Amino acid sequence: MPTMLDVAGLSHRYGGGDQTHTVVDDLAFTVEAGELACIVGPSGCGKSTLLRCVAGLIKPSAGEVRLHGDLIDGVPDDLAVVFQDYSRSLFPWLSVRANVEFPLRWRGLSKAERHRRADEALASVNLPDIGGKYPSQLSGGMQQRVSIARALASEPALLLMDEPFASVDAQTRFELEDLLRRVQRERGSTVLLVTHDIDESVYLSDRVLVLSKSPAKIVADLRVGLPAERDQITTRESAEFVSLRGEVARLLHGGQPATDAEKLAAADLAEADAAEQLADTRSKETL
Ligand SMILES: Nc1ncnc2c1ncn2[C@@H]1O[C@H](COP(=O)(O)OP(=O)(O)OP(=O)(O)O)[C@@H](O)[C@H]1O
Repeated sequence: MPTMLDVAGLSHRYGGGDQTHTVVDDLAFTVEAGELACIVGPSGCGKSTLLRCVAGLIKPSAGEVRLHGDLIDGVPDDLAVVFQDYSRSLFPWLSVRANVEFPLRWRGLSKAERHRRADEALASVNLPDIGGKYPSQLSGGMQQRVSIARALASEPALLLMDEPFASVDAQTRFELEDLLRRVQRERGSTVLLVTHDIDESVYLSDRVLVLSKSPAKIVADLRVGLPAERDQITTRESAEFVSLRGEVARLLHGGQPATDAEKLAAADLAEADAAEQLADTRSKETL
């Protein structure tokens, strides 16, 4: 797969003089085309700052970001961002369809093409019939789906997501995670998603980049070998998921990456635990 995103030597400092505060420190990583990568890190470590540098919303103090080889200097046309706070990302005075079409206005597309793309994006997030409604008439989860549809409608080369499911209830969060995985696979999208939720990072992604406490550095780049078809119950119970989740948690608490022998031992333990739980559930069912 070709490289879609290339981040090299990226550092960012806020303030100046005595007040200088280094938030992101010499980060380097790539994301391949069609990959869904999650960045997970402790609260306040600099995740949003990193994402804003990648989006071209702020200029990094050092280093560079390239999108399909082009240096990012300002927000590129073929990049979309979904933020946590859906209530502030949608325009309340515009209908849902007009919100989704909004970024397409500067693309030189005909009105018919804008309509077609908006309807297709709304259908792909399971909201085919609400184009005429207004954001205030929708639940929080539906509003966030509209934000995702708006990002998809522009067919971005890279979709950035900053804690996109942090403001919805747990059940909606699971639904949105599954929706994101389905849409990402159907469209072959490249996604970089920031979260502080360890389970979410493992469940969603092909790769998890683990950041240290501030100033953020990459402490591990883990490949997630879970099957492409995932579901919220069996995947989260699987030995591999439990082992990866443990590995990310350990790294976030300052541990070193596990050796292969430690990973195997952890997977065996997790598998034994899962088998025990299953046997326990079955014995309760037969009582
Ligand atoms: N515009 C700014 N000016 C000065 N300091 C800032 C600015 N934005 C963020 N910071 C500081 O940079 C640090 C990292 O903030 P950032 O929002 O990037 O972290 P985060 O990992 O996304 O946090 P959280 O997990 O709480 O969302 C924090 O100490 C924050 O106070």
